[in-house]
Amino acid sequence: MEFYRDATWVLEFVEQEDAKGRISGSLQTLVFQSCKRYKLKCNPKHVYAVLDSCWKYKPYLEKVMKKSGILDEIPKRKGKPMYSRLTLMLMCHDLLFSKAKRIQMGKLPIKTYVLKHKSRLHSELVKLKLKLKVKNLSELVSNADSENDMTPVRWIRINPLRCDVEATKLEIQKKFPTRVENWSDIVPGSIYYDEYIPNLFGIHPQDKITSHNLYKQGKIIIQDRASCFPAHILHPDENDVVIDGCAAPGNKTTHTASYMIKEPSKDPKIQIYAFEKNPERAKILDKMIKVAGCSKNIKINVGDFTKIALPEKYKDVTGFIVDPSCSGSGIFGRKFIDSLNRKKMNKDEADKKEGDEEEEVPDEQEEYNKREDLKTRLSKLSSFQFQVVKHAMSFPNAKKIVYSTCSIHAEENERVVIDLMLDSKVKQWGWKVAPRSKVIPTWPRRGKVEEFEEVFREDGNSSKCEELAGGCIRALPRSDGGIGFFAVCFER
Ligand SMILES: C[S@@+](CC[C@H](N)C(=O)[O-])C[C@H]1O[C@@H](n2cnc3c(N)ncnc32)[C@H](O)[C@@H]1O
Repeated sequence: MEFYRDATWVLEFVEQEDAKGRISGSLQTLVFQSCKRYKLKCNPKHVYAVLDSCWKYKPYLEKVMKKSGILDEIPKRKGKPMYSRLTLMLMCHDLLFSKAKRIQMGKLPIKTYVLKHKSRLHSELVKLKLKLKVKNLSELVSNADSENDMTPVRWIRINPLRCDVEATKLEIQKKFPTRVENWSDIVPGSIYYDEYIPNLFGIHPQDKITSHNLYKQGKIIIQDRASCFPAHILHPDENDVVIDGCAAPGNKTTHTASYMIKEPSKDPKIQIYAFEKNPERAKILDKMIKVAGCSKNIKINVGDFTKIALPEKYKDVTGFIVDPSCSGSGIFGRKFIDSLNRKKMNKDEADKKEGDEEEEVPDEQEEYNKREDLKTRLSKLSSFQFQVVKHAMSFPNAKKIVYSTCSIHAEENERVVIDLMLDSKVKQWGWKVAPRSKVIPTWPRRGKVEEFEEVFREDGNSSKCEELAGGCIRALPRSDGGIGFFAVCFER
């Protein structure tokens, strides 16, 4: 029962976030967050596995449960239903959709209650499948939502701050002896040596690397390939001092450190100032830099970077990583949640349309509202992103700033670059977009020229638009081997 009780709390939390109309973060993050918040004893991975499946089947489970009458006959105590709707849903899920097709608990009244409805539930499921013309409901949920929503490659980088790179390469080679020439050829057990980022490797997502000693000892770090671009583009050395303006959980911070710190134990001077507004996330950042072996060279500041990082206090800072909060539209998991949000219908409406095969298609007004909501959200995000980069640009001795997002929306990417390039202060400070030749030139997918053309075409200078777009990097989710990403470098 403990498992169902814990999973019910988490499901309740996920529903609440969903009801707010926007779920920030992936389902996995949400589940792990709430397991922590409620101090649950059950294994979060187990809770996630069940919830991931239950959430996918939720629209169908709700229909089957409603038709079976299981929600109408719940016994009451002092006028209140004795069993929670969500606990019943989790149990119905296990009974109808889990591999074992059984409720994993001892003989308790709630189990007896669900089993009393077993044949009704089954027959309603059969009717629903007939109505939807599928043999199995997995045909409706698998490909479009979940499989497309997983990274095609797990990227791992060697952390030179914790190991001898060549020795670690040999160990990796031992574990993954079959090398493939292209990341798209990766199968379980094989490995791809990345051509853009040094000491970065792609393995199959099914290959469990987190139980390997190399991972446990911080010798290798899991980090998406595109997310490694900013530190590589900035490419600071031991003479630089860097600010990471929005640092937690710290992947880019520790990657940046790996370019700057030669011998961490012998040279404990502060080389990176990491800012993080969220105190909880700052704790994770602290843990990450310790695991990565660079905590002595990084000073964490908890607070708003645009307010507490005063340019006159950081006269020695030469470079910036600016990776602010964004819509996260390029991240897996979130896409899945977004697709559910799109499909989500308000219950009354669903009830009204009961029996209608097209009921999951939102009407035009709803679509319009969603588009307007997204526009407002993107506009807020992009003005915040603009402010953060502009603040970084005000530091007197900064020479290079790498701005990045894991968004696929031009509003948060090229258009932030355009707004900065048009800003009088930014012009006065002398900032320009660095050319393609300095920004991983061999990476084929660059910024969107049409975004720059909308603003700069009137200057009669189409090559300027090509140059600006060429200075930007884009990565598409999945088809470029990982998350959707954007990066640009400003220099002076
Ligand atoms: C996209 S995440 C950064 C990810 C990180 N760069 C990495 O690679 O691991 C953005 C972070 O910026 C933090 N943040 C948002 N606004 C901030 C601000 N004004 N000052 C400092 N940190 C901020 C958020 O709390 C969040 O942790």
